[in-house]
Amino acid sequence: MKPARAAVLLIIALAGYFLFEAGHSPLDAWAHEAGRPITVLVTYHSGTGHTEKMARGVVEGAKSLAGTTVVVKQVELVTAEDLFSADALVVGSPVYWSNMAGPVKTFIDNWQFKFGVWPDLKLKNKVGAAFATGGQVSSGKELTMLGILAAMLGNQMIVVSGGGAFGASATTEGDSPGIDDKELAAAKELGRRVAEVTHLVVRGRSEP
Ligand SMILES: Cc1cc2nc3c(=O)[nH]c(=O)nc-3n(C[C@H](O)[C@H](O)[C@H](O)COP(=O)(O)O)c2cc1C
Repeated sequence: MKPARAAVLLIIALAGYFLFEAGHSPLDAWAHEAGRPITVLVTYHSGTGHTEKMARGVVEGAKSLAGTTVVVKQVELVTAEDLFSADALVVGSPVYWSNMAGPVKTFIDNWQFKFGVWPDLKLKNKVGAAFATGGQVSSGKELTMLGILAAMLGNQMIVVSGGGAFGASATTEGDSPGIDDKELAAAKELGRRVAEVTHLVVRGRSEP
């Protein structure tokens, strides 16, 4: 190759590298270089769309970290392949009578009935997190998230929070406009944190 041509190619390569770096945080670059990409499964029940909107925020937050693939599905549609190939699982529920909604509890019970996670602890060391929406203030969102997290802890998953002390949540009825910008930002924060911790776990596992 002629020296002039080599110099032009080098300049293009360096410009591309610096442009990439300018648009990403150090953590993005680290995640990008960290080896294999991670997969985050975001799954939820939503009767009237609020929890689904929060799920979209979680997806956006998780995807904001390089090297992250996201699968998003309603709880009824999750397959064994979705569950077991994911490095992280984020579960969202509306509050029904101060606790998680029936379809979400059925999904969690199906970890055993459909997917047979016990006694081999097939979800062990996957990262887990929760989000919830409820109509009223102080009417079950934290209990809903803690119920989901408790099931994850029982399966020796690595439980993380983000967007709030126990996960991301939103109040949707009364004077509320549904999911407001702050609540959506909390959902994004949760998704981003799940992706960050999952990259750390996957990288730690693959290093000698
Ligand atoms: C059967 C039922 C029970 C509910 N119970 C509660 C409750 O105990 N506390 C609360 O804050 N909201 C309660 N809600 C309101 C929902 O949690 C709220 O509207 C939620 O944002 C709905 O989410 P979705 O649009 O994803 O279905 C209840 C709704 C239904 C349908």
